[in-house]
This record gives sequence, C-alpha cells and structure tokens, in this order.
Amino acid sequence: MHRLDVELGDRSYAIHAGGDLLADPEWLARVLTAPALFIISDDNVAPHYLPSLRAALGQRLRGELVLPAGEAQKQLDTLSRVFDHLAECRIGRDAALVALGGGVVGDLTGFAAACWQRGIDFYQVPTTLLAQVDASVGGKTAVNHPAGKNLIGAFHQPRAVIADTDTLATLPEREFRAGLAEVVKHALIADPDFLAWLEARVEALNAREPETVGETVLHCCRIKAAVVSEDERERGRRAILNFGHTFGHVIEGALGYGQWLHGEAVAAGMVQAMVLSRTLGLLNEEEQRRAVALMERLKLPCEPPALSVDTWLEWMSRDKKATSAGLRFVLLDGLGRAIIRDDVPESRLREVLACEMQSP
Ligand SMILES: NC(=O)c1ccc[n+]([C@@H]2O[C@H](COP(=O)([O-])OP(=O)(O)OC[C@H]3O[C@@H](n4cnc5c(N)ncnc54)[C@H](O)[C@@H]3O)[C@@H](O)[C@H]2O)c1
Ligand SMILES: O=C(O)C(=O)C[C@@H](O)[C@H](O)[C@H](O)COP(=O)(O)O
Ligand SMILES: [Zn+2]
Repeated sequence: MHRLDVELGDRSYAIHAGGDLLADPEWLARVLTAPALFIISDDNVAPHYLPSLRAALGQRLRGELVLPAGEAQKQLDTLSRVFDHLAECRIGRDAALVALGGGVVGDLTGFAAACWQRGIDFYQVPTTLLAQVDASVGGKTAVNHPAGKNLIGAFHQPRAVIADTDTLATLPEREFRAGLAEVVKHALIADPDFLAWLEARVEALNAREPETVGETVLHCCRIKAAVVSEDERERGRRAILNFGHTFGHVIEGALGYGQWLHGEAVAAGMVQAMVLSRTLGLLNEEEQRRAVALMERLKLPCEPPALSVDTWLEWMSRDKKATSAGLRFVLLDGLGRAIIRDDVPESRLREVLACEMQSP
C-alpha cells in the first residue's frame, strides 16, 4: 500500500492506494475515523464491496443507501433522496459519508456532504479506474443540470481517499477504457515522461496488468495532487485538469447523460482540443499524431459525434471556465505542456467544430 498526501493546509488528506485495502477491516476502521458513518454506493458496486466495508464499520455504521448505477443518477432528485435518508438516519454534524463507487457516487456523495447541515466530512472509496486516477482526488463535487455538466456543486475535500486497486478486477471493460482517457489526460497536460512510460506499457494496460495499473493510479494521483495543492478552487492553473472537457462535456450533455461515458467524451474532446492547438500553431502534426496513436492503441474514441456547430457553441457557452469575456480553452503547447487561453478566435473554433476530425 502507498500513501500520498494532498497538501491543503488544514484540509490536507491522504490517498491510500494499493491492493487488498477493503479486505482489512482493522485498517479500514482506523482510517475511517468518524464516530458515525453513512455509506452511499450503487447497485453494481454494493454487491461486491459493501459487505466488507459494512463489517469494518460495525456499530459506527448508521445507514446506507444503494442507488441505481449510472450518470443519469447524478442529479438533484437523487440528491434529494440522499437527504431524505440522512434525515431518517439522524446523520448529524459529527458523522461522515462514505462514497463507495465510481465518480458518479463520489461526486454526488461529496456534494451531499458539502450541503448536509452546511457541511460534514466524507471519505472517498473509489472503485473505478477513472475515480482512482482522478475523480476521488481534489474535492470537486457536483450534480448535473439538464443545461450542463456539473453545473451545481461545491469544492469540498474528502477526509481521506482509499483506492483499492483490487476492486478494478470486477470493472467492466468499457469502464476501464474510459478511465484510461483521464490517465492519458494527466500525461498530456503535465508529464511527457509519463506519456513515454504509457506508450511503452500499452499491452500491459490493455491486459489490465495489476502492477502497471497500480503504478498508473499512483502517478496520476501524484500529478493531480500537485495541481490541486497549487490551486484548490480553480482560480487559474487547476483548469489544466479540464483539458478535453470543454468539448467532452458538450458530448455528454447534448447526447444525453450516460450515452457516452465521461472518459469516452473526454477522449474525443482531447483530440478536438489538440486539433485546435494545432490550428493555433501550438502543437505540431507529429505531436498530435503521437498522442492520437496512443489513444487509438488504448481503444479510446478519437472522433466526436456529429453535432451542429451551433449545438457545440450553445453548450460550450455554459462551460464553467467561461467568463463574461468569453470561452476559455485548455490547449497543448507541446506534449506534456498545457496552457490556458482566453483569446481563441471564434472563426478558428468554428473551423474545428465543423470538421469531424482533422487528420494531420
Ligand atoms: N470530481 C472530479 O474531479 C471528477 C473527475 C473526473 C470525473 N468525474 C465525474 O465522474 C463521473 C464518471 O465516473 P466513473 O467513470 O467512475 O463512472 P460511474 O461512477 O458511473 O461508474 C462506472 C460504472 O461502473 C460501475 N462500477 C464501478 N465500480 C465498479 C467495480 N469495481 N466493479 C464493477 N462495476 C463497477 C458503476 O456501477 C457504473 O455502472 C462523471 O460524472 C464525471 O463527471 C469527476
Ligand atoms: O479536478 C478537476 O479540476 C478536473 O477538472 C477533473 C475533471 O476530470 C473532472 O471531470 C471534473 O469534474 C470536471 O470539472 P468541471 O469543473 O468542468 O465540472
Ligand atoms: Zn474528467
């Protein structure tokens, strides 16, 4: 087991990552320190992993809620259902919520914790690759709105993250691939050496070789923790973690939440952001070709769905990075070097949106 720390002053916390963590009730009981706990999970995850967590918490467990799985649940009605259960179980200010599942359960539980009685603690126990490499770290919590992804949310850091990589054994193939998109994102925005490391390990990743996957989780957490420690509330640099999301969130919302998985939409969105970067002279053809080749070898979607330019622009106008002055883009100024730009000419953006994909 490895421990990494997210340094955020009095909101600092540990990420515990490794195998067999959910099989150790004494250790779990020591990490989940709150005097009363309430678990939120979904109906794919709970049959596998809820019993061991339940056993570890013993008398301190005050209730649990198992939601239907899927992105469609990340919405206000479900949040309201969560609050009904917290009220029924008399969950007070010294209690903590435990998110056992993927990013949907994590984002929803985190936001419930941020709101309940004006804010209680919560723990992340991520069980998807995507949640272990990204969603469980950094304290972005939210639900979707029909008008846009994650429009209603809060920054609320977990007390600890417990990423048991053994849980990935039961994760469906499509979900595992979606997680690889956020892995590639971390390399493209911040770490050219990690990009080369991934290129050399495509077969191991495709075979879900546990040691390689474990190292991948740790390294992504290292990158994300560093960015979040520098800019917790996305006043500036943290926006690089949004690479591919300006486009990806449109795909998710416009097609209906859950049609494209978040990671799939981010993958196609990263290619669009690279095309835009190339159009602006920031990225060269060879760099784009190299990044897309890696994504194709990892069997990630690299082409966006056909949407009208007006549809793209309308959804993008609600992107949270946008300011009154206009849209803000995360672009690549070379592989492993993300930059944030407010001055992309609309004509260039329209050109990119009008093409399905501009092959170099
Ligand atoms: N807060 C953040 O920083 C952040 C970062 C990235 C993504 N997100 C959000 O995360 C969400 C996507 O998360 P996700 O990809 O984990 O999706 P998810 O939570 O929907 O999980 C994917 C699917 O796998 C199932 N599952 C989860 N773990 C399993 C396991 N171990 N075995 C078998 N089945 C399992 C789930 O039931 C679900 O059907 C999106 O809403 C996205 O916006 C948030
Ligand atoms: O942690 C961040 O910051 C991210 O942007 C990580 C993203 O992978 C994640 O999907 C996040 O939820 C997107 O944030 P949003 O602010 O665009 O909703
Ligand atoms: Zn994401």
